[in-house]
Formats: sequence, structure tokens, C-alpha cells
Amino acid sequence: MYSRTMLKVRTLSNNLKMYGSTSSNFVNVSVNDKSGVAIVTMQREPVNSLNLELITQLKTALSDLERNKCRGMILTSASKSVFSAGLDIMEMYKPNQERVRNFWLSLQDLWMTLYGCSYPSVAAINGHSPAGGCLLSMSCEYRIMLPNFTIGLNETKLGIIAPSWFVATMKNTIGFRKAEMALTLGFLFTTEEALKVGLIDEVASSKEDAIAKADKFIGQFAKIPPQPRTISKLMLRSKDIETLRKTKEQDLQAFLQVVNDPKTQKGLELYLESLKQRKA
Ligand SMILES: CCCCCCCCCC/C=C\CC(=O)SCCNC(=O)CCNC(=O)[C@H](O)C(C)(C)COP(=O)(O)OP(=O)(O)OC[C@H]1O[C@@H](n2cnc3c(N)ncnc32)[C@H](O)[C@@H]1OP(=O)(O)O
Repeated sequence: MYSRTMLKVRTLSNNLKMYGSTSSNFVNVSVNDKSGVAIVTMQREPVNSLNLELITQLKTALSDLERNKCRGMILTSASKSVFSAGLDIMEMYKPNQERVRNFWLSLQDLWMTLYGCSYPSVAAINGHSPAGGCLLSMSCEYRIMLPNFTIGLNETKLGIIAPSWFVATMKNTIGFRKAEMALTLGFLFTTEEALKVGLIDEVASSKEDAIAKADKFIGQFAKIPPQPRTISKLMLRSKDIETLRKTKEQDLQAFLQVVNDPKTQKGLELYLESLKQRKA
């Protein structure tokens, strides 16, 4: 039913080639011929950490779907245990200044594209989804998660502050009070806790079940005229998108200041070590 790569994800654009990146394919898009629903699969092993290339390819895939008037989009992961580990810490550790700048601008762009897309969007969260992974999930309209994983904005636990648009997305998803608790604690919710707090909408027993549930959710819109649907969605979401659009440069400068602070660099080094030691 879902034909692989019917919509081709463009390889890296020229401005990325100058960083010597290879054009690996970190995103697979398959479209159901009958329903017109696309499955966008992140496939950057081992943990789908969001580096410049994955972010850029996701943005391209989502924009292509918009142009091709897709009927709905399901975002998921090729990994069996991780949806996305969030931002790739290696992009922020001892960064090349031009690349890290591009990295952040591309993340802003991806969020604005996903949060404001006209088609119905569902995250089929088939693994852990901390920080940037949680942002991607929350930016979709509906979330279905598999049991025994965790999701949340854990930035404060890492000694950093989630940007205002991450905060706005969480507030819009679970409400002020619960977002305040979750953000200040840097809380990672288990699947059951996430369901209780409204961070996810359904629990699925397997990835296949999650896709089936996502298809069902999107199927409801077959009877709704697309334009009123999109306008209603954007009435709720466009204020936060416009806020970031207007303050992109300011947001970038704030990010660069934090990343280039020697204390942040030390923190990143220790965090990377701790991630490696967890295995030992
Ligand atoms: C700390 C950031 C400071 C930046 C300051 C600027 C502030 C700007 C605002 C930032 C906003 C958002 C921040 C983020 O998104 S930061 C990323 C936060 N993510 C996490 O804390 C998750 C960390 N990872 C995990 O908890 C686990 O990996 C996992 C997702 C639960 C999966 O566990 P696992 O056991 O299946 O896999 P594991 O063995 O841990 O990892 C496999 C290898 O992948 C490496 N790795 C994991 N996560 C990341 C990552 N986010 N970036 C880069 N690399 C990552 C891990 O080190 C292993 O590598 P190796 O095989 O040992 O070489």
C-alpha cells in the first residue's frame, strides 16, 4: 500500500555541500496510493539525533508534501527504541560557526514548516522522544506512542533553557500549569504519564498499530473541507509561528551566545561523556 520513495527527498542543497557533508538519506517518505497519506520516517542511526542534514531533509520532505497536496502525514522513526534523541549534541560541541548558525536557522525553519503545515500531521512515537524529539512530536496535531518509552522537554535537567518556541509548543499542547511543571522539572514522562497529562493522545501496541491509528485519525478529515480545516489550525498556531518569524535573528543570537559560552562547552563535554559511560 505504502510505496517507498514515491516522493523523492531531495539530496542536500549546494550550500550544505560546502561543509563536505555527504548526501546520505536520513529521511524516507512513502505515500499510500489510495489515501494519499505519507509516512515520513527518520532513519539516522542510531538515535535520530537532529543534525543539520536530518533537519534539512525533514524540512524538504515536509515542504514537498505541502506542494504535492498530501492528505496527511505520519512522522515516525526507523529505530525500534528511539523516535529522536533531540538535537545532535555534536552540532553544538566545539562548533564551526557557520555550520552551527545554519543548524539553528534550519531548526527554526523546520519547526515553522511542521507546526504550520496545512495537512493533518500525526507523530507515531515508536521510541524515546526527549527534548528536540518531543518538540517534533508536539508540533504534530496528534500523538500516538508505544509503551515503555519516555517523552518530554528535559532541557533544565541538562542545565539549559528550552527556547521560547519550544515552551509555547508545550504550553499549547498540555496547558500552562502542566507545561510549567514539566518545563521547570525537565520532566521526562513515561508513555502512561504522557497519556494522563495529555502530551500524547493514544497508546499503541506496536508500530503497525500506531500507523493504523494515525491513518484512522487522518481519515476523519476526509469529510472536512480542507480550507476551513487549515484556516482553523492556523488561527490557533500562526501567532507563535509569526513571533518566531519576526524574532528569528534575535533567537539565533541568543542560541549562539549560549552555545559559545565556555561553561556550556564544558557542560556538553561532560554530558557526552555521561552518555557514553551509561553504556560501560
Ligand atoms: C545539552 C545541549 C546544550 C546546548 C545549549 C544550547 C541551548 C539551546 C536549546 C536546546 C534545545 C534543545 C536541546 C536538545 O535537544 S539537546 C539533546 C537532548 N537529548 C537528550 O538529552 C537525549 C540524550 N540521549 C539519551 O538519553 C539516549 O541516547 C536515548 C535517546 C534514551 C537512547 O538511549 P540508547 O541506550 O538507545 O542509546 P545510547 O547508547 O544512549 O546512544 C547511542 C549513541 O548515540 C549518542 N547520542 C545519544 N543522544 C545523542 C544526542 N542527542 N546527540 C548526539 N549523540 C547522541 C550516544 O552518545 C551514543 O553514542 P556512542 O555510540 O557511544 O558513540
